[in-house]
Amino acid sequence: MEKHHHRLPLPELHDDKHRHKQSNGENSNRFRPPKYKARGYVAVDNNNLNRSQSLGSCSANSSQIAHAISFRDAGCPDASTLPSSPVQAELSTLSLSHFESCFERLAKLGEGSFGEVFQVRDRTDGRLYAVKISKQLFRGEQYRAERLEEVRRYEEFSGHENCIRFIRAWEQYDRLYMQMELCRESLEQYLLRCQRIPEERIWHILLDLLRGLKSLHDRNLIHLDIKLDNVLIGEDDETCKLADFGLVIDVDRANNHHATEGDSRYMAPEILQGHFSKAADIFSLGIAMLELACYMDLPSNGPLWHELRHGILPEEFINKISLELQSVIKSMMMPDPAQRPTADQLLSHPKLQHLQQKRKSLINLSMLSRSLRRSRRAVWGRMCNWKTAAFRYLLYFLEVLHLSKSIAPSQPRINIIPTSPSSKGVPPVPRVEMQLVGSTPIANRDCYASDFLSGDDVLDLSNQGTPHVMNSTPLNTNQGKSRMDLLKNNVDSLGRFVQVHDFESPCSALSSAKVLDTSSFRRKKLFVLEFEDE
Ligand SMILES: Nc1ncnc2c1ncn2[C@@H]1O[C@H](COP(=O)(O)OP(=O)(O)OP(=O)(O)O)[C@@H](O)[C@H]1O
Ligand SMILES: [Mg+2]
Repeated sequence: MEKHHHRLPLPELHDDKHRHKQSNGENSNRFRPPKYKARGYVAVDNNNLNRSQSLGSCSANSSQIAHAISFRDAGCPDASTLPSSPVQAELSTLSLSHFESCFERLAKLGEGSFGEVFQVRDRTDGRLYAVKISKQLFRGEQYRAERLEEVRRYEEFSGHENCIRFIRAWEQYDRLYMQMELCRESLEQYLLRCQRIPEERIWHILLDLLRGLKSLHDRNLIHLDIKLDNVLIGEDDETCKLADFGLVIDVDRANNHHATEGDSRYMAPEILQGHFSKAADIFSLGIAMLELACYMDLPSNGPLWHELRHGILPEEFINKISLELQSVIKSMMMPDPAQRPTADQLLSHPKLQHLQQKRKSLINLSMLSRSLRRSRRAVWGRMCNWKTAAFRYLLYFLEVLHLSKSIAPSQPRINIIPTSPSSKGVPPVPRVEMQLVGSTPIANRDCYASDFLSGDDVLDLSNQGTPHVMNSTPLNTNQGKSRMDLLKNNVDSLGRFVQVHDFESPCSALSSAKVLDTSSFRRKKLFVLEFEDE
């Protein structure tokens, strides 16, 4: 891909009107501004890293062995040592580069002037990352030092919510490799995809970028390359993050030869005079917001380029946005850098203040709901424990109850009939209950216990087992004789053994046993034999 790093802004011959962005002709009219420190770039075929290019090159540090690059304290060994897993160790024996043995290259995400960025999968943890590989070989110690500065900046701002998260960097074969969090897309890609972005979203993006920029400006650093391409949208599809810290420079060193300008389309006018300041970043962010809110194709040079830097914003574009947003963008694009608001001043704009409040309350709310959810889960867990314990105890109790019941002896049901005064000294006569089983009523007559003993067996008692009868004489005089004869032998008419108590005993006074409740019965009927006094 041809790059135009040495071109100065030139008048455009055919571009005398501001245009909407072209989604097809990506980068077609992009020119890099003049670079004070620019050198020739070597396009790299990253699919086939040519290791021989690095041999005999500039630096003692550049070698075939991968070296971790880190500016963090020695107390943070994570970044200064390269991870090694058995898989990597095995692959490295195949003389693969550290990059190839650690990662599986999945896709190319983008390309800038300094590097190509790939979507990769870590062979160890299987996670996705982005790795930026420098295009140009380290052909001098100073150039290498400049490139490594980007690592220092990434490490410095990695913890900020609105700056890209950096993981580690290493060098091998005179190239710099930087592993970072994988983002969804750049703001440039997002704009080309959506074209019309709701104004509320624009305010949110502005807020994100001002917060990211403030973290740099508070450290007296300037980004110098703020543009839609260098803003990435996080995996949450919401948060905008500043990326590409390749040109970041200390304000105090900004006016000497160390500074390098960024993309001319976003460049503040004073940069042409070699004045670098935080205000230049504010201008770049202002013009990027104009591009984003109005879907406008920014000129890289020519009269329109100058118009935009003289406070002349095209009406047909700017009219599409609210006056409030218009005035913020205009203030950020003031020709005089001294008149531009600082990141702090912009963050105190009522609209942005309101958004920040809203975000804070949303964060509080989500934190509250998260802690509520957590405590609810804990309570529920404890309740489940209680429930289980209670249920277990109930089961034990029931089991114990059941056991104690089955152990207790079953008592025969014998009701003792209270003895009459005349039967004093006579042993108590038990009350006998007999159960008759039969479905045939003994029609129209009373039923006596003798019926069971007479041998007639009206109710077919022969099948009900041996009746247990006490002194039932005389029950029926008509049948008494044969009954008595039988009973004397203790055998009934069917030849069954019958227990017979002695009628002539002192109990003979109770001889008029009568079946109570002699009404006709069906099915089961309980007979209670009661013995009366004479
Ligand atoms: N972490 C990332 N996740 C997803 N895409 C990325 C990531 N980093 C970079 N990219 C993509 O790669 C492109 C080039 O990356 P980057 O801007 O860092 O390279 P560069 O060579 O420094 O660019 P420039 O020309 O702006 O200096 C970005 O515009 C973006 O589209
Ligand atoms: Mg870039």
